[in-house]
Amino acid sequence: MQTPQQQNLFDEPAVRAARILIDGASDLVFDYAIPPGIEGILPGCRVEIPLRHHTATGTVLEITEPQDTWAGSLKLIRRLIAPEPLISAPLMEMARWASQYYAAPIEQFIRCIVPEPVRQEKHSEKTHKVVRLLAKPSQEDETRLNKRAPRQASILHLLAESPDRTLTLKELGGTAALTPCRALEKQGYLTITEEEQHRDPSAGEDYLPTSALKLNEEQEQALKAVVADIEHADKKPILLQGVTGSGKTEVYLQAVEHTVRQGKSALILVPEISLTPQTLQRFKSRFSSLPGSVAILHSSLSDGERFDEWHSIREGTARIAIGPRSAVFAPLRNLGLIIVDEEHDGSYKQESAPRYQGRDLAVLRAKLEGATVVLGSATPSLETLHNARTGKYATLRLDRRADGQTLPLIRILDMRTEAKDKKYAGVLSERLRMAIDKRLARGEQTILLLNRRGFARSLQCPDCGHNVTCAHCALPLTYHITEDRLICHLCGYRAIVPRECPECRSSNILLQGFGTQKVEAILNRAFPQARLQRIDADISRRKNAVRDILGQFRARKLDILLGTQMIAKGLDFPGVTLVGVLNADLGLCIPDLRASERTFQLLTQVAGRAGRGDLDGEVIIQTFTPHAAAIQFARRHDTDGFADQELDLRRQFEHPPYVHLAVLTLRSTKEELAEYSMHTLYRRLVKNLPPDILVSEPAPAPIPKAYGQYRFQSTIKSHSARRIATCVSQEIAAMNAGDDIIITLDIDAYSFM
Ligand SMILES: Nc1ncnc2c1ncn2[C@@H]1O[C@H](COP(=O)(O)OP(=O)(O)OP(=O)(O)O)[C@@H](O)[C@H]1O
Ligand SMILES: [Zn+2]
Repeated sequence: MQTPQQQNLFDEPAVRAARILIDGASDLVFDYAIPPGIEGILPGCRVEIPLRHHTATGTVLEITEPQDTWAGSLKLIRRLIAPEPLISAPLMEMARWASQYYAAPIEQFIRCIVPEPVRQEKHSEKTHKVVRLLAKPSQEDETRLNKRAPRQASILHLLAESPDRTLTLKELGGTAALTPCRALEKQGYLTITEEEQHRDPSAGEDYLPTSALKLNEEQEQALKAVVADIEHADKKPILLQGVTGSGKTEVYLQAVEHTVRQGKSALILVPEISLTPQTLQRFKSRFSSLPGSVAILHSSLSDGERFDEWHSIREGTARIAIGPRSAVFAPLRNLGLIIVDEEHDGSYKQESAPRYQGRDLAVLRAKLEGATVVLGSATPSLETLHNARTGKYATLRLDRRADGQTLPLIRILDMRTEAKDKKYAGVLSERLRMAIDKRLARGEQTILLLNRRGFARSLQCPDCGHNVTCAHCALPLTYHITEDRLICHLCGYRAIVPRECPECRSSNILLQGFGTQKVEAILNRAFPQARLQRIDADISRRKNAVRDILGQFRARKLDILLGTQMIAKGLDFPGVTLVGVLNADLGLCIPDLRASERTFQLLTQVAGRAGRGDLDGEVIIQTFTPHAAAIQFARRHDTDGFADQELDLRRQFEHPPYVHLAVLTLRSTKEELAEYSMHTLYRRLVKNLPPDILVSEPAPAPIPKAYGQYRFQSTIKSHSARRIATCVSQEIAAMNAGDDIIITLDIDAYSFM
């Protein structure tokens, strides 16, 4: 039996249908008919639909042409939740594109665009309950409450301790606290009121407004070019290549100002926000005086804050959005400008599902929105440099520091020639020790970098600096204890572990590595009078720790800042006149085709922290491989020279940016199953993939077991990323692996671990 409505649909084939993505963990997509009563359904709209025996919610992916076969079988959409689509047409298009390019279900990208808290109606409540203490209990009452009603006593205590003696009900423990609060209200201790919510994540922070600086000649030219691109229909992505301290930020700020004054909106992407509090502060200070407020998209926002920020961006109350890679999905409308600050930074790559490169999506989004995009860096990625050199991107340059300072002098210190019997041997050279002493005596500041990114599993000779590398890929081989072999993680090449250095015959060849904690202890011994702080992954786990330490350093309450690559980013401290790199080689010894590029970027960036004030800066780089290209080009601040040489190598070895490279990883808690399945999949791929897609022989991942799962990998190369995505996903799907196997395909991979 057909319902009258379905009958109606049957009679009028012109009625349309919609393909709908159902909310929920799985990626269900179904077609539903649009009933005559519901008008104006567009892609991106949120709807209510019947699903089995209950009502579900979902997002319209597309409106489909009606077909005869549908008529009787389609269920009807129940309700349009809001008349306007939650997802704009360009964002919808971006989701579609990304889903194909990165071989990930479209729902994963839809979730990035409309995050969970935004889809939950409950966060739209604009009021909340506020509890205010009126009178403190007498000593007597307190004793009584403590005994009879300990919950009430503790609520009074919390209120008495809090600023303004006021807390929200949520802060007091949510609805569970309501009954004891009501009881206390009756006794006259407190009041409960319903108040408008202000969920401003920067509440309580103070920003001194700044005004635009007078640009120097180079900055002026760059700004002019960016503004011209904003105003012309014919656009091209722009690389803003400016040396450290050249004042790129000032160009961004004035370009954003121009955009906003034209009534458009602007998106600013920055590397991990918690590590770049200073950059954030500079944007906020300037924009506090602009029309159209700023939304900051931290990962640490509460659900309520996220809801509010999202809606204020979408409604246009906030016309400037700043955030990390995920902000590329921010629902800005009438977008005029996207800035990707430190575009080379690794944090733009999302390493969990959906895997994507935020910088690349920013370029795509700009194209779809007709917006200008500026990728800025002192050390652009080779991908971006390649695009600039082939004319796909326009290049603007700032070759001098903003107010005439010189770039710091960089000295390379060959650790092979350092005396081995010295007290701090292998960690602190005599020269660096003396340089630090000098800064301490003069009251100047020092930054020390320990690039511990590297693995202690590669082989390096301490006498000659030789790294054992793959014959086919020129990448360091990684030691695998289980097989007692050195393995190349790109091509699967295996080698026996040499007992002596193949280069100088030294038998000292060993696994390298020392960590920040050990170095901190050594430094404390070497400079007992120095005020020293360390920043690394362990420290940054504590809330606000990085911000606080950087604040102290800025206020010159610290003499030495020791840290991993976390401290190399965007810091502008005029008191720093010395930068020391403890072991420049650690980043070179990892099985990663970008090891050299990353080391060059890191050294150049951290060196650029020195001499930004009135005093000149000095940089000392300790290394066992003083002739490595990354180190030599960094010494001369020579980004172009490095790029020439490295791009040449990449071309020879057919590495990115000359090909697209994907990493295929198979994981399982059962080692044999993982290995066997990986080989089965590999054979399938070899047999079925078209000849332009190359697959490497599987090998255990450099981290062969993690979170209880064994991991096996192959790398896949092709000139078309889309072809990898399509063809390989087909084979993965056809393999029909069981639930105890997880297969991931990382297109344009950055991590080979
Ligand atoms: N036109 C200008 N006149 C004077 N000072 C300027 C000017 N432009 C920028 N500055 C100052 O120069 C310093 C360096 O600028 P900024 O931090 O923007 O450089 P950057 O190119 O972003 O550097 P990095 O890549 O190292 O982060 C800042 O203290 C900034 O205030
Ligand atoms: Zn190899």
